[in-house]
Amino acid sequence: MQGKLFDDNRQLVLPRELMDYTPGFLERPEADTLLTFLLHNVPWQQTKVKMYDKEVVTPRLTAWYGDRPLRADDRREPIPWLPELQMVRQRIEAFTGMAFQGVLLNLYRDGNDSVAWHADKDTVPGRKTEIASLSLGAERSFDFRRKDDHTGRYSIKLQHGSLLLMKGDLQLHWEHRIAKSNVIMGPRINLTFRKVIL
Ligand SMILES: O=C(O)CCC(=O)C(=O)O
Ligand SMILES: [Fe+2]
Repeated sequence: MQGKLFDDNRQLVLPRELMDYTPGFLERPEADTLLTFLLHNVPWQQTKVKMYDKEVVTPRLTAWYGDRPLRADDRREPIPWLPELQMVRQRIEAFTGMAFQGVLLNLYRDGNDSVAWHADKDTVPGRKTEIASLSLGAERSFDFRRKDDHTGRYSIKLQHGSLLLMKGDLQLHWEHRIAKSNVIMGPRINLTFRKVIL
């Protein structure tokens, strides 16, 4: 990464070539309505992933809506788009000028749900993956660090109704996570709009 991550007041400055954060992308009433709707109308599933030799269940619930499978190695059938998700997709496409073919939904039921350090893989090698990530519900910390240097770790809070656009070399050189939290909190839904290239 070029440039500094902190300004003179030690405030974190997001590297704009990697991340764009827009608080209040959805206004509060809209975000509230969408959160309630998705909590009750999405067929949430807890999937299994292979870790070393063991199968473990993911510590959150997910659902994949889209035109095609998420990745060649993901056997999950896409769920046909809901009008409510199409509407958000159009808003995000108009705002970012980018096209997305699917959305992976994550439900963090409480502070005990999480996603471990990872970079998002749904890309063709050499291409820059763009992911638009809309957050609803409980505010969680989004941590990120360089793949080759784990000494520096940075964190931003993802607010209800906010949009985080991940772009550039972020998935290539950085990884991110949502850590577990001891704070008592309600559910959070995160919508990651993705490009699906086959
Ligand atoms: O919940 C989030 O904000 C991040 C989710 C994520 O990293 C992913 O779905 O790949
Ligand atoms: Fe991710």
